[in-house]
Amino acid sequence: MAKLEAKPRREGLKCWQKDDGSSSEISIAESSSSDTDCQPNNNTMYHTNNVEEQSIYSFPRREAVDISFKNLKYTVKTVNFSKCQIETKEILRGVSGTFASGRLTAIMGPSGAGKSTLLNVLASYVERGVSGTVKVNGKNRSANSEKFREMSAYIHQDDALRPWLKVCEAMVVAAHLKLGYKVSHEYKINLVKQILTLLGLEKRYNTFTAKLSGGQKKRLAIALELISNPPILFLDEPTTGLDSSSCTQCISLLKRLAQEGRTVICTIHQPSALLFEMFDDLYTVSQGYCIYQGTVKELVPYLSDIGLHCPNYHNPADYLIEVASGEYGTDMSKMSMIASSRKREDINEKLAVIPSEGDLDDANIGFIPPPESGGVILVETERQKIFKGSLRRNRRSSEGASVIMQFWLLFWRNVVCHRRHHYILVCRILAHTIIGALFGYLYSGVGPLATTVFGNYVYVYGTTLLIVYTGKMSVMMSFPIEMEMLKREHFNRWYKLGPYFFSIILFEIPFQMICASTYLVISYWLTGNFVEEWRFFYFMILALLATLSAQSWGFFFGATLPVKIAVFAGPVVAVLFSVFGFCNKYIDITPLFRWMWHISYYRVGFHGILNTVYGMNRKDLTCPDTAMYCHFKKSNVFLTEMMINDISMEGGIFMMSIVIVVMHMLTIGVLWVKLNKR
Ligand SMILES: Nc1ncnc2c1ncn2[C@@H]1O[C@H](COP(=O)(O)OP(=O)(O)OP(=O)(O)O)[C@@H](O)[C@H]1O
Repeated sequence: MAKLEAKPRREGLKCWQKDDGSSSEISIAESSSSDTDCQPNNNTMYHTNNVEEQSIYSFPRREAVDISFKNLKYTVKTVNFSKCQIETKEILRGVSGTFASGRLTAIMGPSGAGKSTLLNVLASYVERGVSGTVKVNGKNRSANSEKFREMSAYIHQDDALRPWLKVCEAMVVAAHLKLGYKVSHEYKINLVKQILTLLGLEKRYNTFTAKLSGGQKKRLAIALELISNPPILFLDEPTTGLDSSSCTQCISLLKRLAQEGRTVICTIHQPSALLFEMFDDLYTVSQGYCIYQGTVKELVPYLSDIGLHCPNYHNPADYLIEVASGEYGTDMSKMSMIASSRKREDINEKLAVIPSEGDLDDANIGFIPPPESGGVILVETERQKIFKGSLRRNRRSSEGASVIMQFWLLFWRNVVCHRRHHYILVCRILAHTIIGALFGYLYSGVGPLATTVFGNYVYVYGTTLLIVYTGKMSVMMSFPIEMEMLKREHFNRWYKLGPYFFSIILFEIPFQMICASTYLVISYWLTGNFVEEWRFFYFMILALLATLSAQSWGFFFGATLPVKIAVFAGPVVAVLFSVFGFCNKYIDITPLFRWMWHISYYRVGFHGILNTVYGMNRKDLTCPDTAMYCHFKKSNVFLTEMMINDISMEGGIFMMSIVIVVMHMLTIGVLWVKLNKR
C-alpha cells in the first residue's frame, strides 16, 4: 500500500510537454511562420501564449459513453498438422466488465494473455468467432454497428503513417476526409493546430512523418483520430518502443483526453510504477480470463484480501504480471471467479441509471450542446456551426467528405507521396527508355525486311514479355505495403474502399502507360516497324492493353496473396499464360489446356501486335536484290505459317478490356472482404 501511495510528480505530467521539454508559452503562430500549404487565413485564435487559455477551447463535447460487456468469448480454429485435425482454441473465455467514460483504463496481462484480442473484440476490429454481448450506454452493440464505428477510433500498435507527408498535410487531409467540405478550411486548419498543440506536436508542423521519433509518431496517430472527436479511444500498446519520458508523455496525454469525458482504453505491457499510477482503472487478463477489474488504487488491497501480498518496494504492476503469469501457483479460473463475484460499487451505481434496452444503431447518442459562454470567443460562431453540422451529420449517420472528394483527396495524397518519393518513378521511366533503346539497337531495321522476319518476331516477343512483366511487377507490392495503413484508415471511417482504390489505379494506369509508351515508341522507331500511322496506332493500343491487363493481374495478386507468395506466384502464372499462345500453335496444345489459350491476354496481345506488324494487307516486304526466292515477301505467309492469320483486332481489344475490368473488380472484392470480414 505504501508503495502505491507514493505519488508521481503529477505537476510535471499534467500539462502536455513540448518536444523541447518545456510545457507552457506555446505560440503556434511563431512555430508555423514558415507554413505555406496549411496556413489558416485568420490565425487570431493562436496568438495566445497561455496554455491554460488554449485548453479551454476544446472539441464539441460528446455524450459520455460507457461500454459494458458480458460473457465475451473469442474462439479461433487452428490446424494441428501433427494430429491432422482442426482444433478450436478459446482465446477469451467468457470475460465480462465495464469501461467507464472519463476514465483511463489499462488492459494488462502477460504476453499472449489475450489483451490485444480483447481490445480488437471491443473495438469491433474482429467479428468472426466472437460471442457474448457488448453494450454501449446500455444499448446492444452489434458487431458491425456503424454507429459504434462512428463513435470510436482504434489506434494500432504499429504507426502506419505515410512517411512522405508532412505532419500538417497528414492532418489536413484527415480533417477534409473526416469533416467534409461543409466545414470551412480555416476551421479545419485551426482545429489541426489546436490538436497538434494539445499533443505537443506544434513544432513538428512541417516535419515529414518519416522524420518523427517513435513517440511523436504515436502522438500523430492519436492526433489524426482526434479530428473526428470520438468519445471512445482504443489504443493497442501505445507505449511500445518508447523511452520512459515519451511513455509518460503519451499516457499523460491519454489521461487528459479521458478527463475531458472520453472513454480511453489501452493495452499495456509492463508499466513502470509511475506510469501505472497514472491509470484510473485496470482490467487484467490472463489465459483468456479476467483476473482483476477495478481501480489501480484498489489493486494491492484486493490482492492482499485474496492472499497475494505484494512485497514492499515492489512495483504493483510487476507483481500483478507475476501473479497473472502463474509465478505464485494461482489458478486463473479461480481468480477469475473471485474477480467476477466482486462488486464494483462505483461502476455499478453509474450503470444503474442508464436505461438498458434497444440497439445502439437506433439510439440517439450524439453531442452535448456547447455551453453558452466559455471557450475561445473568437471562434465561437464557427464552433456553433460545426456543432450543429456535427449534430446533423450524427443524426444522419453520414460520412465526412463525399465519395468524389474522398477520391480527389486520396489521389492528391498519392500524387504528393509519389512526387516526393520520385526516384522509383524515375527508375521506371529510365528502365523503359534504356531497354527501348537497347532492343531498338539489337533489332535495328528488322521491320521492313523479308529476311529478318524472325528477328522482328523475337522483338515483338521480347516487347510483349517486357511490358507484361513491368506492368505486373511494378504494382504487385502496392497493397501489401499499403494494407496496414488502408486497414487503419478504412476501419476508422476515413473513406470508402471505392475512392481509395480508384485513387491508386488512376495514378498507376496513366503512369504505366507513359512508361510503356516510352519503350514502345523508341523501339518501334529504331526497329523500322513504322510503316503507316494507323498500324502504329493499333500497335500502341494492343501493347498498352496488354501491359494494363498484366497490371490488373498484379493488383489482384498483391491484394490476394501475402508478399512472399505474390512475388513468385505472379511470375509463375504469367509464364503459364505465356506458354499457351506465345510460341505454341493452337493445334499443338493438349485439349485439356486449350481454355488457357482462349483466356490468355498474353496470347491475345502478342498475336494482335504481330498482326499490326504483318497483317491487315501489309505491302510486300523488302527482299534482297540478289535473292532468287524470297519466302516472306508476302508477310501474310509468315502469319499463316504461325497459324495467326485470322486475328480479330476488335476481339483482342475487347478481350483485354474485359480482363482489365474483371481483374480490377476482383481486386476490389478481395480488398472488401479483407477490410470487412474481420
Ligand atoms: N487469429 C488467431 N489465430 C490463432 N491464435 C490466435 C489468433 N489471435 C490470437 N491468437 C492467440 O491468442 C493469444 C492471445 O493473443 P493476443 O495478441 O491477444 O495476446 P496479447 O496479450 O496481446 O499478447 P502480447 O502482449 O504479446 O501482444 C496468443 O497466444 C495468440 O497466439
